[in-house]
Amino acid sequence: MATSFQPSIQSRQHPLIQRLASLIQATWSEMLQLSPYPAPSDLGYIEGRLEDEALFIENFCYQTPQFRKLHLELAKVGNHLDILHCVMFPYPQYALPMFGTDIVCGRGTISAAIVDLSPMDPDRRLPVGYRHQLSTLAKLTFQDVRALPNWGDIFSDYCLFVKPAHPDEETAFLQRVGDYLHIHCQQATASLPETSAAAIQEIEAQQRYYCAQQQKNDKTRRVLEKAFGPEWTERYMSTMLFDCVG
Ligand SMILES: C=CC1=C(C)C(=O)N/C1=C\C1=NC(=C\c2[nH]c(/C=C3\NC(=O)C(CC)=C3C)c(C)c2CCC(=O)O)/C(CCC(=O)O)=C1C
Repeated sequence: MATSFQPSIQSRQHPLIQRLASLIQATWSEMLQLSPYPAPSDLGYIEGRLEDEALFIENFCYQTPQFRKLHLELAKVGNHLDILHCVMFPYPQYALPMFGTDIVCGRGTISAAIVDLSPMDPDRRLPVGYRHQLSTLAKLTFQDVRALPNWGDIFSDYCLFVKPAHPDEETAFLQRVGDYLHIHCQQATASLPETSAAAIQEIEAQQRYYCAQQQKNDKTRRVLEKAFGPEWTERYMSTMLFDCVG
C-alpha cells in the first residue's frame, strides 16, 4: 500500500485528475487526523495487461477517528484511459454521508466527472447541517449534464455528474468537489458517534446498499475484467473499491 502522496501515476494523468488528487490529499491532510490503513499489501500498486496495453493502479488508503477508510485510487490504461476514484467510508457509528467522486478521461477528454455526498439516512436525505451549508453554494451551470444510470438511486439531489465542455468547466467541477470535501470534513470532525444499536445497524444497512449499487457499475467492472479477469475483479470491487462493513 502506498503510504505517501507521491503517486508515480499522477504525473502522467490528465491535468484535472492531477489537480483533484492534489486537492483531495491537501484537504485530508489539513482537516483530518490521518493514520495508515491496513489494506491487503498486494493491492497497493497493481499492474495488469488490458488486451495489449498495461493497466496501472495505485491505491492510497488512510483512516481517521470518523472514517474507517479513505480511499484515493489513480488508474491508467495504456496511454488512453486515465481514472481518479475516491470514496470516504464513515464508521457506521457516525451518521455521515458517503463522499464519492470519479473522473474518467479517454484519449485526453474527460467523459465523466461525478461527485456526490450520498445520504445514509433511510429517507435518503442529507443531515440538515449538510443541506444548510450546501444551499449556500453558488449554482453552477454546465453545458453537458449527464443522466445517472439506474443503479445511481444512491446519489443525492446535490450530485454533480457532467462531461466538462472546456477548461473553465473542469475548474468549476474541481472547485465544487473541494466545496463538498471541505463541508464533509468540517461536519465529520464536528460529529459525535451514535450510541443506539438500532441507528448504527440502519447506517450499516445503508452503507451496504451503497456498496451493492456501486458494484453494479458494469463500466468499471468491464475495464477491470479485461485486465485482471472476472474473479480478481469481483474480489477487487468487493474488498477494495466498495467493501461494505460486515
Ligand atoms: C461517486 C460516484 C462513483 C464512484 C465512487 C465510482 O467508482 N464510480 C462512480 C460513478 C460513475 N462512474 C461511471 C462511469 C465509468 N467508470 C469507469 C471506470 C472506472 N471508474 C472507477 O472508479 C474505476 C476504478 C479505478 C474504473 C475502472 C468508466 C470506464 C466509466 C465510463 C465513463 C463514461 O461513461 O464516460 C458512471 C457512469 C455510468 C453509466 O453511465 O452507466 C458513474 C455514475
